[in-house]
Amino acid sequence: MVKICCLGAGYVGGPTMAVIALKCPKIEVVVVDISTARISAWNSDQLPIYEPGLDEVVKECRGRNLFFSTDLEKHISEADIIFVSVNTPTKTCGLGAGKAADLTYWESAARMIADVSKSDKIVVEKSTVPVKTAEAIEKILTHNSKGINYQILSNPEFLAEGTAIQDLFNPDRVLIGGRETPEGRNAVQALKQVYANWVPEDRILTTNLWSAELSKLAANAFLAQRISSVNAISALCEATGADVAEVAYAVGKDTRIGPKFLNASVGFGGSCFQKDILNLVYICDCNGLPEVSEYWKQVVKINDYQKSRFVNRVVSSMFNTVAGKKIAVLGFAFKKDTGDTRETPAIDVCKGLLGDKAKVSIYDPQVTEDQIGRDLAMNKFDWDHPIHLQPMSPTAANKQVTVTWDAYEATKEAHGVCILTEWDEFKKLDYKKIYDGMQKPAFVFDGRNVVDAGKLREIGFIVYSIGKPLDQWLKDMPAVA
Ligand SMILES: NC(=O)c1ccc[n+]([C@@H]2O[C@H](COP(=O)([O-])OP(=O)(O)OC[C@H]3O[C@@H](n4cnc5c(N)ncnc54)[C@H](O)[C@@H]3O)[C@@H](O)[C@H]2O)c1
Ligand SMILES: O=c1ccn([C@@H]2O[C@H](COP(=O)(O)OP(=O)(O)O[C@H]3O[C@H](CO)[C@@H](O)[C@H](O)[C@H]3O)[C@@H](O)[C@H]2O)c(=O)[nH]1
Repeated sequence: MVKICCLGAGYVGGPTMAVIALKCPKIEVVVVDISTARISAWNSDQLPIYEPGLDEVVKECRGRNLFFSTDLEKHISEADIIFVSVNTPTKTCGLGAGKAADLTYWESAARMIADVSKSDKIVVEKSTVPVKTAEAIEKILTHNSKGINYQILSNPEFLAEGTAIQDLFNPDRVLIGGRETPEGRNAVQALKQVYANWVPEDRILTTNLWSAELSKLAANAFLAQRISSVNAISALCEATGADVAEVAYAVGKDTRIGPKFLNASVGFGGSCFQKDILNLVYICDCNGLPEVSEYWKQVVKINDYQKSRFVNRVVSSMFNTVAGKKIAVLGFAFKKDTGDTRETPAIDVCKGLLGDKAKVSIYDPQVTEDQIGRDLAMNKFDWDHPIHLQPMSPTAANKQVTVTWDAYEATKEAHGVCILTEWDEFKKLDYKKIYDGMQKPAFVFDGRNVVDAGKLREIGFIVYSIGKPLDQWLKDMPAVA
């Protein structure tokens, strides 16, 4: 029986391996992690991550051919194929700080593989890594090889959170990069056979190692670039009276452009886009390509601009001050259907409002008070380290912030409501009830264009929707930083 071991039981390692186990009953899959708490959670009824459909898949396979363990040495040494799906955060100090990928966890995983392996291994890069990482990993493994043959493959993951299981069941493509040698080609075939259990052959692409590594960074850069493009246009829409939804629809109807990923928003978040673009920027710099680097940097700059533009709009429309005013924040996760808050725009928006001395009351159906407290206290990029290695943040006790489990409680006596995640339930709230409980004038700032602004205006709200024609009130109160 083929045995797979995956290092890293996170948002990628957990769901990816669960689906491999489900689709390949003849393969034994063991997911290992240095975090005991994470592994205990994977072995419990309360999985460490929320992802629609994940519970069912794990329940079906766990104990059959899917296992979660902290015994890294045993399972690495027994495995034929080792996936590495550990954190690759942005460096916070030293060379390349603020841009380059920190490969500490990757390197320690590779050293562990070199130390404990007794037989030939295929080592698969699942983490998103800088192009040419496979070469570095090869060096670590072969310098300690004890006669063992290692084949490194790049098999980047393209799943999106909130739809991870769907994406894994039915991927647009699976990408496998390997060395162009007979051994390299055999390794590519071995991994291809695993995916061929459920992915049609024409969707399994094989390339050289560097193309596979770079394709992952390029795909995320292209996706994020679309969002920054539509967000840049949203600012112009507000200035001119155009409606960004109409513009995006008209633009997306061009089959060369396509309709997806053109929703204007308060900004993109998530653990990947910013990190991977900064990583790309650094690689361009290192390769003497400042113009290319500058081009991609602009995608992140527009995203930061969009978040601060939103905060400025909130403050300016409330007579240029929110000091002492209660502002309700609906949604803290970086997108709907996930409890993940990594790089969520809500962090920057809340920090902006708190900077102007607002009292912020937050409701998100999936995010805990503890998590929000940590997010608002943490330094940039610290979130992307294994949880037990994150620097201890000051306690969440920020008197200006309250977290509730009820949207009506969060909005009670508030001056304004900011919608920062597109949870479906926000469309169905009783806005008349919310309006009646709020201070007047009552404002709604819709950072995701989820509410029916016309209906809310009929109730009496002053409404701001990203990229939509402005209420007279907002026109009279321009947001100037
Ligand atoms: N989250 C996503 O949607 C997504 C999608 C595609 C690719 N990626 C990439 O996949 C990688 C992992 O992302 P994630 O979201 O799963 O991160 P995560 O933080 O959820 O999980 C990483 C796990 O690796 C563990 N770990 C760290 N060092 C280890 C080691 N030496 N041995 C064993 N375990 C170790 C950590 O404890 C943690 O549980 C990153 O490179 C990320 O960029 C993420
Ligand atoms: O039209 C859009 C689409 C998305 N977003 C925002 O963009 C962010 C990222 O969304 P999404 O890409 O759906 O989620 P991720 O889980 O971050 O997935 C991205 O990052 C992963 C990690 O690398 C990749 O594997 C996926 O292919 C890629 O979509 C979120 O804040 C969304 O709200 C918008 O603002 N407008």
